[in-house]
Amino acid sequence: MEPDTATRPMTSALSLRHWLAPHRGLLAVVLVLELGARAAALMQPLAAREIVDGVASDADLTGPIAVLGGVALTGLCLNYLGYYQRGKLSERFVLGIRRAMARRIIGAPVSRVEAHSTGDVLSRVGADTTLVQQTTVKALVDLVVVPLTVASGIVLVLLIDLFLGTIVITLLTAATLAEARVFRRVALDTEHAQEHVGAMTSVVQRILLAFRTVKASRTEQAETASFDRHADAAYRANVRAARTGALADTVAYAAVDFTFLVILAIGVLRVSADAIGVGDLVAILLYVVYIQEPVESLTGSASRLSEGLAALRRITGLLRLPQEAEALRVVESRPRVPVVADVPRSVRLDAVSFGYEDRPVLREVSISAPVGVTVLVGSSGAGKTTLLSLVERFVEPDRGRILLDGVDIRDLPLSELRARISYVQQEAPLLGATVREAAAYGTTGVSEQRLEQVLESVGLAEWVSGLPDGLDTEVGERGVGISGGQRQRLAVARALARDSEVLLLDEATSQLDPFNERLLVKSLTRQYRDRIIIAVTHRMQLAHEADQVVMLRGGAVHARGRHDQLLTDPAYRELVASPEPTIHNGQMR
Ligand SMILES: Nc1ncnc2c1ncn2[C@@H]1O[C@H](COP(=O)(O)OP(=O)(O)OP(=O)(O)O)[C@@H](O)[C@H]1O
Repeated sequence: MEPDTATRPMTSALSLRHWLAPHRGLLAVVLVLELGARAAALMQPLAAREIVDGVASDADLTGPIAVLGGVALTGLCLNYLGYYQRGKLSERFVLGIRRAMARRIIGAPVSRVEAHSTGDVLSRVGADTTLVQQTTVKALVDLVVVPLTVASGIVLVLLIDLFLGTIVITLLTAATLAEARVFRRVALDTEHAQEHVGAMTSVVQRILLAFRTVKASRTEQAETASFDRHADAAYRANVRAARTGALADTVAYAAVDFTFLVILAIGVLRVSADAIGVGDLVAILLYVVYIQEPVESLTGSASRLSEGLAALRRITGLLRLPQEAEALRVVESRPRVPVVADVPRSVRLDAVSFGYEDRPVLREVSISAPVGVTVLVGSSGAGKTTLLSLVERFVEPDRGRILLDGVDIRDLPLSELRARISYVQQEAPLLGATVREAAAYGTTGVSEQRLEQVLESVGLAEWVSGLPDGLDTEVGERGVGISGGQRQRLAVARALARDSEVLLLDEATSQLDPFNERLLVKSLTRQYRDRIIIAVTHRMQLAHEADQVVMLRGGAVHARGRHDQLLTDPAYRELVASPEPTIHNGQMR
């Protein structure tokens, strides 16, 4: 996901333009307000000069004092408005990026997203977008406003005294060039630090996912050390960035202090030689101070912009994830292919071959799963989950085709295909805070009665009725505890609530005890007789309930038929005799 190094500067500049484009209007408002505030500030030395000269010539000071007050007040108002609008622009800018990231990640193919570390993705969505929000817009506005302010200030100084003006330009230019040399270094160190923050987040995510295993394996120290390694590296890179930033800041301060003293010394000589008035010298010194703050903020802005662009580059890496529709060459607007009337309903794989990259997994697999229960068995790594992924079009076959009710699934809009299939993934994650949300996830407008019915089908009705708030009880992280088996039943209930033609269950009942697993499958086969159910399992007891058992071996169909028919096959018998052990309540079965 890392962007190509050669295209980095181009990419960030282009993406900055791209993300700012929708907010051009607000950006213009911010620039006008900030330029106005700076212009008001630049008027103040001129008003001060009038006052100083007025004191020397005993003139009436009411007018100049009123002008100075008015200019200062206007500057304050413009500053307030500019600050507020700039904050709003920053938020809108980052909101656009965050929304695009969410869509890009969710729209990406399963295989591409699963290939990346969750921690790294989280860090890009969280920490990197926050960094972009805090740095980029302010820095960008400064980079436009400050040079204009500084240039105007210098022109005004030149108009007051060409000689002193030339000295101010020379000294400030030398200082700015010196600072520019350190900007790049700060950006590189910050980018480096962000990468380590990503890796650190990945470690935390891994620990949280396997918290019990970490404790039970007594790997707390090793995990802490791994976390520390990345945290320390991020610390070192940020400290390096702070050191370089401090150097840039000091150079900026020193340059202005030095300029002030040089102008004061030479200015006094010019006043005594009557080349300029006292009011002129006061105005020029005020300009040196007024230019000082923008020049300093320019230093900060350049390094902040580099930090923001570094974060934007990491974000761009994520935004380059291909989209499922492109990757699978899906045409959503394709007209619906009519189901051939006399073709019996089925999911059919026709000589399907598939491999991850160049590693073959399935070879010439031909299966037909009609209405009823088809159980897929086979040893670990035989390709059972992959087969379900092909039916869902999470991946595409290298060769062969898959037909749903006689229609090639590539001819169906992806959204229609997935609406007709319900899928329970191996981990059966809990999706939603309450039982109701978890069971209704992905289904709109499901009635209370229907929810109760599906919960009954999976044997959860009694459990739910005993919960303090029934269907609205919070479960999981923020609510009542839920066992692995209950979580799986809830996932199956969710799939049933969708009321689709095909039900794909990937070891969706593995955490139930064999008795309850058989009960559940019996209940499903009884109540959902008109559905195509394909269930992957390691529990051979399930095979008894199946209308058809398909045994995969070495990526090919080894045997197919009813359980009792397959018992004549030695490899199948071996599988039945030595199913993979499952642990239940601490006992191996
Ligand atoms: N995303 C992936 N990238 C590369 N290889 C993969 C990927 N997913 C699975 N594989 C490989 O493909 C093969 C088949 O995996 P699959 O998960 O389909 O097997 P399975 O029969 O479901 O195994 P199990 O019973 O252990 O769940 C395995 O060798 C696995 O390592």
